[in-house]
Amino acid sequence: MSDRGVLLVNLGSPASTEVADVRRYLNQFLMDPLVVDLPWPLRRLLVSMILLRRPKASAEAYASIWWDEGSPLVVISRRVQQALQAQLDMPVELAMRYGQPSIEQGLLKLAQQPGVREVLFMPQYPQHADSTITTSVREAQRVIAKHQLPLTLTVVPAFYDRSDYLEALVASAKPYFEQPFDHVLLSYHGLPERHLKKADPTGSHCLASPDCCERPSPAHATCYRAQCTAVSKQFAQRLGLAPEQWSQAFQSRLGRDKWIEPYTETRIDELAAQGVKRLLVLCPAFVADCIETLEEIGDRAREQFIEAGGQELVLVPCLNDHPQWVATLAQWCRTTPRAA
Ligand SMILES: C=CC1=C(C)c2cc3[nH]c(cc4nc(cc5[nH]c(cc1n2)c(C)c5CCC(=O)O)C(CCC(=O)O)=C4C)c(C)c3C=C
Ligand SMILES: [Fe+2]
Ligand SMILES: [Fe+2]
Repeated sequence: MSDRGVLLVNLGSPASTEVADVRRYLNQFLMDPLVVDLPWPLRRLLVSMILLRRPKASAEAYASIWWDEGSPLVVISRRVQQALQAQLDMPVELAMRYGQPSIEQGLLKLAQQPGVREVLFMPQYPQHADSTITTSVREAQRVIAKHQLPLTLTVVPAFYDRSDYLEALVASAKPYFEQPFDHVLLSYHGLPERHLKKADPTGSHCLASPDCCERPSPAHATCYRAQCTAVSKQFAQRLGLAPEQWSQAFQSRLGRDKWIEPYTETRIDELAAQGVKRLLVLCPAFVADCIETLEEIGDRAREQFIEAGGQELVLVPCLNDHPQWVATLAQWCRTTPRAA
């Protein structure tokens, strides 16, 4: 038995679709300084304004996609955890950055397991963002320090360029490409442009030119948009898609700031106007289906596309608990070297 335990980490969901639970979840999420990156007084003011209306609208959206067992994101993540546990001779726990099960609960559980001294910390995000991976790692470090846990952390970084991840993505999506289609839209979660610039270690590459993500740079080690672009290109190449058969866009914008473009909403109208009738949409910023895929794309974007003249929008499911993805994660658990 190894001294490794595994913590699978995702973003999290409200405890229920009650407005009060959604408000509590949104407050915890949006008050994270790595998500809304404003000084505390301004962040408090902005988030309080968002919390006037958003919880009710979000609660309705959650209610429309909620499963009997709970939030799709949490239920799917639990299935992946259980499937992984069945393949591994080390304890596997699940944690969410916001809501429950928390990172604190997950680390405390692992620390109680006999012999566990190292945690393989696996944020379930293919692309790097401070609002997803960095905040989760910082929370884990805070919890370890607070409880003085005898655990070291080995973090699995963004895996956008790992061939086994890309192969699993292609394998899970392939059945949806057997029917004829006119276009494939790869729709990623959006990010404020400011976040992209802040994460640029060179301080001068990201967004300095329209084609910055096409030009190699050390900035791409932490550039969310470059990493999305890399996934899109690899996916298209592996499926043999011609350049005019696919495009990339960014969804889920919140607030008035400029987020990375093009926006999915705009792209949906453009594609319908260009005569695209059957559109496949894939959401490779998420490994598990969630409100952003099921409701924003599967319901709202579908309605928008059809109103704009399209005929069918097919939402390609995320990796979820696809056997090839679970096998890939299990292999990473066995082979990732311990952090020095
Ligand atoms: C400033 C706001 C937000 C940033 C920055 C942001 C980045 C970001 N988020 C994900 C993944 C997910 N986000 C999800 C939901 C969600 N995201 C925001 C806002 C920001 N996200 C909000 C307000 C919400 C809640 C839903 C809503 O009210 O619209 C989810 C789904 C959660 C679920 O329960 O299903 C995921 C997953 C990434 C990958 C990312 C940075 C690239
Ligand atoms: Fe988000
Ligand atoms: Fe770039």
